[in-house]
Amino acid sequence: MDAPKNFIPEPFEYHQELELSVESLTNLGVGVARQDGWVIMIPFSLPGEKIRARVFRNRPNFSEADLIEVLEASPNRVDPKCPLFGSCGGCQYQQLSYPAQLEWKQAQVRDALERIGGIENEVLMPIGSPKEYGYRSKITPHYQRWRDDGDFPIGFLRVAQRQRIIDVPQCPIATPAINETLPELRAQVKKTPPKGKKKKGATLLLRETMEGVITDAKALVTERVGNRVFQFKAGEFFQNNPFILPTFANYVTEQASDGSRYLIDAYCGAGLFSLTAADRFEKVIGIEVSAAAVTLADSNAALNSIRNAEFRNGEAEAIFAEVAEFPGAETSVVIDPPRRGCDEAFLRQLSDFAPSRIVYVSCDPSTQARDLKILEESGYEILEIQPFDLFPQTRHIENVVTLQRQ
Ligand SMILES: C[S@@+](CC[C@H](N)C(=O)[O-])C[C@H]1O[C@@H](n2cnc3c(N)ncnc32)[C@H](O)[C@@H]1O
Repeated sequence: MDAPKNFIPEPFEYHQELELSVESLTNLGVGVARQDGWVIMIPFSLPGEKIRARVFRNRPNFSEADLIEVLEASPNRVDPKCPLFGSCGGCQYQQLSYPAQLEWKQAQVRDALERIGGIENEVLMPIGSPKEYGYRSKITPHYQRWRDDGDFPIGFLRVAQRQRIIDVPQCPIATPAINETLPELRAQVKKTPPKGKKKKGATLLLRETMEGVITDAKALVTERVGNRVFQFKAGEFFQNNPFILPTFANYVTEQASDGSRYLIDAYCGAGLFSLTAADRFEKVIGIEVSAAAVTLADSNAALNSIRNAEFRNGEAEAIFAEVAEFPGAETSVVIDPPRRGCDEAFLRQLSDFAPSRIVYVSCDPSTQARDLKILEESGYEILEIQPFDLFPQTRHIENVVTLQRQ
């Protein structure tokens, strides 16, 4: 086969076949092998395996190859449950046994913290999800272009071809109730596109809640977490593995409870951590940039008869001007920012405020590592690093780091 026009011919020829020993797994779930020191990335191969692979791209400092044959399989290799595994971009780890997934996620968190933040503290074994499949309470399949004949894919992005959608009739990591509703919703959308969503495509929503499986992103829905109930908009952020959520929220509460009288919950969403932890503190203040989420956090406090929690609408850093009554030394701060991590202004003001404890919850250990380095330099010491596997079968990991002011 002819090489694509932009193919770099060094160090391998196009479609050259190689026999390789896979050494490790990147945080994108890709197997890594070396030949004469040169790195080759092979998706779907596992550490410890001998494989045959075919090169499809040489990059300036590594090559990429397709897995052709597993010559000696890893003892951790298992059969993926989803027939679309390998084509659908949603899951990266279905071919790896669950205990091995947890071990690799631990190694990846350790690597990100060390490489980016220079952090060498012990990383605990991730706490696993009680359900390895059927756990996701929210999925958002999409389509790119609606057609009269109904012949178009509705699903997720394909592996490697990020712009193409693969048709997903069932998603085994989603809850059984979502999988029951999915065929109906797909049939309905194929018959009639959502208003104005014919040409440009659309993202659909299925969220399992106490009200059942909801497909209207604007609907107000309810979810129970431990002994609390939360209402939020079906389409907005709320952690979507309800099976591990009580353990996760309780862990954050325990870590924040160092005897401090006050709690600040920055990036608080609909109040998950504030309201779970409220019993442990005299007063709790949450801050959140989405006005709609703040309104819900207020009503969630009322719904749970919690009277010592208040919520403010604004950028996280604005909170420090408003908590004059909280002495830093008697305050714990929980932070749970989006993937990009915290702004520098926030981190600067956080360390000036000097809370006694910080519990940093993150869905991206790389940006977290960058921020932790800044916190360490401003006088904080890491007490514990505990990842939680909210997303089995995928490359994602949630990491909780507890810091104490020295
Ligand atoms: C990962 S979510 C965490 C929500 C909540 N802690 C929970 O677990 O449900 C991040 C939240 O940060 C909010 N956010 C993003 N940028 C922000 C900023 N600069 N200041 C305050 N909140 C922000 C988002 O609206 C979102 O609700």
